[in-house]
Amino acid sequence: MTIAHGLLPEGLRDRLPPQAEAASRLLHHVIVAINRHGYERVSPPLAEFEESLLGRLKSARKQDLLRFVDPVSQRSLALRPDITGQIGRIATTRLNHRPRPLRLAYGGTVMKLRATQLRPERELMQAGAELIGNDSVAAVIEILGMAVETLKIAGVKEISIDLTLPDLVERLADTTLPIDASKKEKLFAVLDAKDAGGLSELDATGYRPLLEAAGPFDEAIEKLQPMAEKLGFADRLEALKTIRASLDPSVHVTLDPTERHGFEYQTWIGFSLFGSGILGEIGRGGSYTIIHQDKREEQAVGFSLYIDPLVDAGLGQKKSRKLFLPLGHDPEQARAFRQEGWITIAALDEEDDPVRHQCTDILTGGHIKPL
Ligand SMILES: N[C@@H](Cc1c[nH]c[nH+]1)C(=O)O
Repeated sequence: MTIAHGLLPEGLRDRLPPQAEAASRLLHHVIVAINRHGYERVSPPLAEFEESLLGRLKSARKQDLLRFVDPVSQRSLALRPDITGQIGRIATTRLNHRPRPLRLAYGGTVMKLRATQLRPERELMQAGAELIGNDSVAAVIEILGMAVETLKIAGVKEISIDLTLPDLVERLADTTLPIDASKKEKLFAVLDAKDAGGLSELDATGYRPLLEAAGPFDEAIEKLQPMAEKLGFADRLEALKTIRASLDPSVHVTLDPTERHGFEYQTWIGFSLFGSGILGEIGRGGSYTIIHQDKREEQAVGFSLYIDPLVDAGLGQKKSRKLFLPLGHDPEQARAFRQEGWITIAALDEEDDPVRHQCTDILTGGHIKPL
């Protein structure tokens, strides 16, 4: 079968002007903003041994990887679906000797095996920060505050955060709200589907207040408080309240205590980030556990921002003035203009004209003249 000229595999696309430029500008702004908080950049490779991509985080899943056999090493390699796991690997190997907390920043493309309904692309650009060696409330406040600050710098207006407690259901199922081991997976599925009826069938109506509480932050906390005190997770609600109070009051916060989708490795706290007028999530993060080679566990917290939805919303674009340089212009003078920030288009022949190149200005007699 021949492949139509220019066709790309499902979920892959070319970024064209002006979006390609906007994407690299946004990535740069995001990394610089993260850097200013003392997070040092690392750049892991696009592909690595399949087992090292899976090995460092709890619950990283093989079925989420785009894998292939490397003809050179004959080993199974995979394209990274997420950079956080690679940061975990770096933290436990090459940077294992560095004092904690370790603050690392990253940015690059990731490859998902499957697209989602909201995001049909499989190749996405991710940029983020990981704080390794600490998952305290103070660490979460630093990470979430940075995520909000960075999104504002990227031009996002009206930021919303959806907080979640990814391991709460599991913790309750193992302790104060016990459920038969054989029913556990079913319970997770029913809660993931927000199926209150399913809870009755499972004889697990004790979990219903968790579903009913989901919504705006203050109301959700109020609804959860009695249950939290009775079932021993009031400490979690206190932590959430402190985190909420640290956030810019203009940020809209909701709480969905059972949401686990997309939080496969996050532990006590997770969050999704949204921006008004932007389709889908623009970032996600939370606390998680990194496993060392000697099986020792280390706590961490971080966030990843997704650059593509920001680009699609028109962010990162900059209107530049474009200067047409006719034949015979002075190259030294042109270089000086570029240093000042001008974009120049040099004529290639007598017929070349500034309109064809959408120039805003022209150089005549050594002077810039607006068109
Ligand atoms: N990398 C995760 C988010 C995250 C970063 N650090 C912890 N969690 C994601 O994109 O879903």
